[in-house]
Amino acid sequence: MTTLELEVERVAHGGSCVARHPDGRVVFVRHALPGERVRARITDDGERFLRADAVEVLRPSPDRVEPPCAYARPGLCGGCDWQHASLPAQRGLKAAAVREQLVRLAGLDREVVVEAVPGDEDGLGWRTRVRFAVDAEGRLALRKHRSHDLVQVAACPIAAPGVDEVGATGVTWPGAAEVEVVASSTGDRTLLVEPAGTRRPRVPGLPGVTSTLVVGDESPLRGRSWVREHAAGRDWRVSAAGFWQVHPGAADTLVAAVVEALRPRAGDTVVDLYAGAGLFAGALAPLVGEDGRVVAVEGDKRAAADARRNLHEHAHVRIEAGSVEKVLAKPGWLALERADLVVLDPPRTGARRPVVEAVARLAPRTVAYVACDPAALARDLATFAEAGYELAGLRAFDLFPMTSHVECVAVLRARET
Ligand SMILES: C[S@@+](CC[C@H](N)C(=O)[O-])C[C@H]1O[C@@H](n2cnc3c(N)ncnc32)[C@H](O)[C@@H]1O
Repeated sequence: MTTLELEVERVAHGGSCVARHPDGRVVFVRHALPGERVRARITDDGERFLRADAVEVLRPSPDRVEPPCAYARPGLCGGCDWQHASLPAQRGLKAAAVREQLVRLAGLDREVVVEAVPGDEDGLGWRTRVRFAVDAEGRLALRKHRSHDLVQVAACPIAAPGVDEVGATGVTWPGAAEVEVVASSTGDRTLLVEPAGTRRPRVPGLPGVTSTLVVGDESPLRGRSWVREHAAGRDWRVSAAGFWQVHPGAADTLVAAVVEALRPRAGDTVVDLYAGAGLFAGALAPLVGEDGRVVAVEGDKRAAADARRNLHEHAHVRIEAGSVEKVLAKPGWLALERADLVVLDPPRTGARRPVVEAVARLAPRTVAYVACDPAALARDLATFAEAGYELAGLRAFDLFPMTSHVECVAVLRARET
């Protein structure tokens, strides 16, 4: 085991801090904080850079705290990056990481503040969906950092109480490769079981579980194939395997930020790209009224069907099932070929140039870009700038406390010519 003493510098994108190897190469150090001196164990010795775990802290940062989870340590669970930092310090680290990406990839230097989700006091107990791997003995486990190796955890402190209540870690799962436990905001408790091979896994009956699905099966083993979530003052039907914001306060927080960013007016045409079960489209539809219209585009067939059901009472909402790239390239998809407002909430990879350019061609007065990867966001903001759209505001939210992840809502406005 090679260890060396390192002076830890700034935070890097992805939950590590940057230090310098005596030979000049960059070392990405986990379990450290900026300003610390640590003894670090090298975990990956590459040509251009190294990775390391801080195994002893020689000069601690004032932001350092005892991790609330016993498994958030070098060599154990890889799920959390910042348990050893106070919550305000975690938010400062995320803000610095977002700012760095904006400078590096979009040439935009601006102060970034990462806001807590209202009501989130300690950053624990928020994860409403937890995906466990299954070890050789059939027990549930979580993965180590950047590894397929597994670590047994009795309980995960960032998991929502409803996940623990199911008791899935207390039983074995023969024939399963993964088990996802979903604890919805309305009390649904759902298990999604991924088979390890061609044989059907043996699924234990657990008290309180409202539905169980084996991935790949046509119909659920028990209960229904969707969960009910509550947000923006109403209920939503969401396919159990479909996308829903993981933090229980996230959907309301993002809806409020998107509405504030877009300031919809009666009669507006709104486009919601990567719409999922229709959360933003549903919140915006009443605000533009029946003289307006909302077109939502979603690539996953089940999610698009959920959106149709969720929004069927709004005659002025249309759901387009298909990839955003293809729908936007289809002539006449949006009868007027222009929109007043666009919200887009792509997956981690971001929207990329063809989608950004197609959005700009719709000539919206405002765009709200919801992003879970600040690097992809910054790259796309640079493309928006080329297409005539300036960053008019940016809010960042701590939707994933204890991890390095952060959600941003960027507001773009057409540059005055
Ligand atoms: C981050 S989620 C956002 C969902 C929704 N806005 C919400 O907050 O509930 C991204 C969504 O984009 C969909 N998606 C991913 N890639 C897509 C693509 N290329 N075209 C259309 N939809 C896509 C996914 O199925 C997922 O529902």
